[in-house]
Amino acid sequence: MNGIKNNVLIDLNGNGYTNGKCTNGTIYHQDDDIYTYDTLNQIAKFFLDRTKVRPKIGIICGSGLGAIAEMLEDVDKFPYSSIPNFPVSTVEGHAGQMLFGYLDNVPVMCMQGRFHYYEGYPLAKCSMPIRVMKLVGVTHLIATNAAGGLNPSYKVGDIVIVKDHINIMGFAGNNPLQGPNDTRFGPRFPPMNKAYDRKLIEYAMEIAEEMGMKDEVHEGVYTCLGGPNYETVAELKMLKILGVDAVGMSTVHEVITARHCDITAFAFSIITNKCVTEYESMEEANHDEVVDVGKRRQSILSVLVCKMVTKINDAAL
Ligand SMILES: O=P(O)(O)O[C@H]1O[C@H](CO)[C@@H](O)[C@H]1O
Ligand code: HPA
Repeated sequence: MNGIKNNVLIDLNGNGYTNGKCTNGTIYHQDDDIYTYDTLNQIAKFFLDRTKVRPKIGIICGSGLGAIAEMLEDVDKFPYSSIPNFPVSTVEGHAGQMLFGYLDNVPVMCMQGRFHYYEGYPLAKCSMPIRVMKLVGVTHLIATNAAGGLNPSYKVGDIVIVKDHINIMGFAGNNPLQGPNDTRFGPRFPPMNKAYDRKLIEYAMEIAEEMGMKDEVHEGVYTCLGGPNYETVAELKMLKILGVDAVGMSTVHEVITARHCDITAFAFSIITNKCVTEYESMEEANHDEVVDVGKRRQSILSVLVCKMVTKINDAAL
């Protein structure tokens, strides 16, 4: 069970949170949404004190893509509710735990579940785990997500390597870097024209070719909307004109936060549904289908992530 009951936020484990306090009485979360350098450092230290794994690569599992985390070996698991000052996952398909372990002998940390704006968290809070990754020692981010396919050539189940994004929420003045800038993370005005590392995109395309999946893998432009509703026909028509290929409700704020603190970013989407751009269509997007398609494709995506981790480790670290 999860959601909100009697004004209390309930996580996937049935724990309630009110006014920053877990109702089981043992775990306390800070009352405000400001994550100072010190608070983030304390969270990083919490992990480093409890695991021997020293990751250079951070992974985020998208909706229905939790199996990526299940490939880790020699794992230390931290449910989000056990981590001081950490938000909790409230969305189906996001288990809500941080894992430290090894993928093909490469040390990684992996979020099995991410935070979305529509859950009620400000963008800076949604992406604060990226800064924790940075303080733990991560240099490379692999973010995965489920997305609607707007590019008409995409099929359900295809993979889109994100080559760029359009920060639509940013157009409306909502950005994870809003507020006072702490230069220990990065500059006030970070560039974003090379947000997605070109070399990592090339690795992913090479891997897709080796795996005989070239026809199912594309390079595309992703956008994040606030959600939680899926888009209207008119909105999708507009996004198409803007050059968007895949539509979701995540990743952009994570990548902006990663680039701000100089983490190299790579992201891919699994197309879980085709965006409905005709009023006559009988199709309607729904989250069960999103999670189902994610689950059906997660084993192949897990192999892709594993191969990416090996390539990044061999080449860059
Ligand atoms: O981006 P992820 O977390 O994979 O999830 C996607 O799937 C959900 C909608 O079905 C939204 O949360 C959207 O962002
Ligand atoms: N729109 C927005 N987010 C999504 C979609 C979609 O069609 N599919 C999965 N996440």
